[in-house]
Amino acid sequence: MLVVDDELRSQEAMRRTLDEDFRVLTASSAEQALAVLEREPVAVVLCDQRMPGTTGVVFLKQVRQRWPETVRIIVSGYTESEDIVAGINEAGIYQFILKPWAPEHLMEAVRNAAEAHQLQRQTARLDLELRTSTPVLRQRASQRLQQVQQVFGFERIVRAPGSPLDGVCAVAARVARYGLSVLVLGESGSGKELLARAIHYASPRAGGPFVVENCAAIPDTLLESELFGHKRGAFTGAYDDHVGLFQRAHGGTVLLDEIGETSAAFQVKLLRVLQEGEVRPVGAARPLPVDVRVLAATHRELEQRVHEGLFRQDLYYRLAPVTLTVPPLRERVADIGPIAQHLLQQVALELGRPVPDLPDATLACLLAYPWPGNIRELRNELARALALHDGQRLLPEAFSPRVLQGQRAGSAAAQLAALMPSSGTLVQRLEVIEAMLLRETLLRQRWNKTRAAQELGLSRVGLRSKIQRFGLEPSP
Ligand SMILES: Nc1ncnc2c1ncn2[C@@H]1O[C@H](COP(=O)(O)OP(=O)(O)OP(=O)(O)O)[C@@H](O)[C@H]1O
Repeated sequence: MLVVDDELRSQEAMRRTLDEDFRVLTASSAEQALAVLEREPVAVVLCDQRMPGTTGVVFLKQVRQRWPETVRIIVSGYTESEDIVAGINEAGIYQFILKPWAPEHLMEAVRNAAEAHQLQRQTARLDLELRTSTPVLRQRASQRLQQVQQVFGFERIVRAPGSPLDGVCAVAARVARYGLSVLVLGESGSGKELLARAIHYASPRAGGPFVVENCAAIPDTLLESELFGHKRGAFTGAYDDHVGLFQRAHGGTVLLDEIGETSAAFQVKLLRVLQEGEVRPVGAARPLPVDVRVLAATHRELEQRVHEGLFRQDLYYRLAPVTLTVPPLRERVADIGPIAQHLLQQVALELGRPVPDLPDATLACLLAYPWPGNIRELRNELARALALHDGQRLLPEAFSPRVLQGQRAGSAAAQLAALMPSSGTLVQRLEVIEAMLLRETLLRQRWNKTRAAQELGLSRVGLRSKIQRFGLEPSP
């Protein structure tokens, strides 16, 4: 990774964050950065938009011309849409990250960019080999394709034997070979993109590109230009013709992530593209035919949004001939062990550390936590634990308080189920359950009555009277 920023504090903050997983080089000016690029191979360059004497876009344009495979990211405190459009058009930037950034977001964006870089190189090599005419080379290319298919295939979706994901993967593998659209539902971080990628690589389109667009990340007009392209002069800042993602994915698959967040106006345009199999770049006189398979993903209940009038029903039916739901991690507790082992190996490799043991006590702690951020959260926790603690055994203390406290809450919830009253009238039994729920919430909120009342939808006075009625008090 190469971080380019003339503001040293900001440069250092990025370096420190990325240092956890990557080898990071730094530069304070465009000249210094070009000198680094001359001598070192760089997968991803992150640069500030405002730099003395130049701009991030101008610098990244040079990078694009000379090192087209290097993935380009702008990190900026300014959000002028012209800068963003210029960044996309002229410098082909992969992502805009806004300052101030959250470390986990920065890390994730860079991880994705690194993966995109690797894929780009593989695809470029494959393309070249497939275009060459000797049978030996073509055979080698097809073997390489098989390897890529294995790397990104359903085997990569780690799970325990008998996991609910088996069924999901089986259906996905069946529908992969047809050109059907597939809608993937599931909470954030649960593995929707991983599943979509596996569908692409198990499909006859595997030799073509797989591109992902996060529809929630950019404003509507830019989304249209990003997906369908635009003609020079179509709007302020459109200095050049821009080839949209749909065209770039010709022969392959587009994953529209966070489709539930798109506006009504954009939904109309997308529907037209899907119905007609052609895209009209913004400002273009004529549409262009495209051959892509569209997969969509969302953490929303999309059908519910259709009922609420927030998502077009006709588009929903187009996108969802097949719907697959990736269950949250807490509903497939048996997967936590194998996934944690797998991620631990990955993270250890990235950090250049030996893979530590995961003792039973630590595993029990991971099993008891509900993982609201799913596998992404699990990965971050493991990375953090590994980075902050040495030693051959990863002990429970290595995890953040959130996980450890959540774990107590988790076991309290399990106790709750075990203690369910089995006799008495309905009112009496409900009272016992109510008392247990109150106690569990208060414990988890460390007897902070304001927060507990808020969580339970009670007033503070209401909560206090219930505490009195049930004789609840903190244990010594
Ligand atoms: N079963 C799994 N085995 C191994 N790694 C997994 C698994 N599921 C998810 N991951 C990893 O967890 C991270 C999050 O997964 P992914 O990006 O596919 O989730 P998502 O549901 O698409 O998230 P979002 O809705 O936020 O886009 C990725 O690094 C992915 O490789």
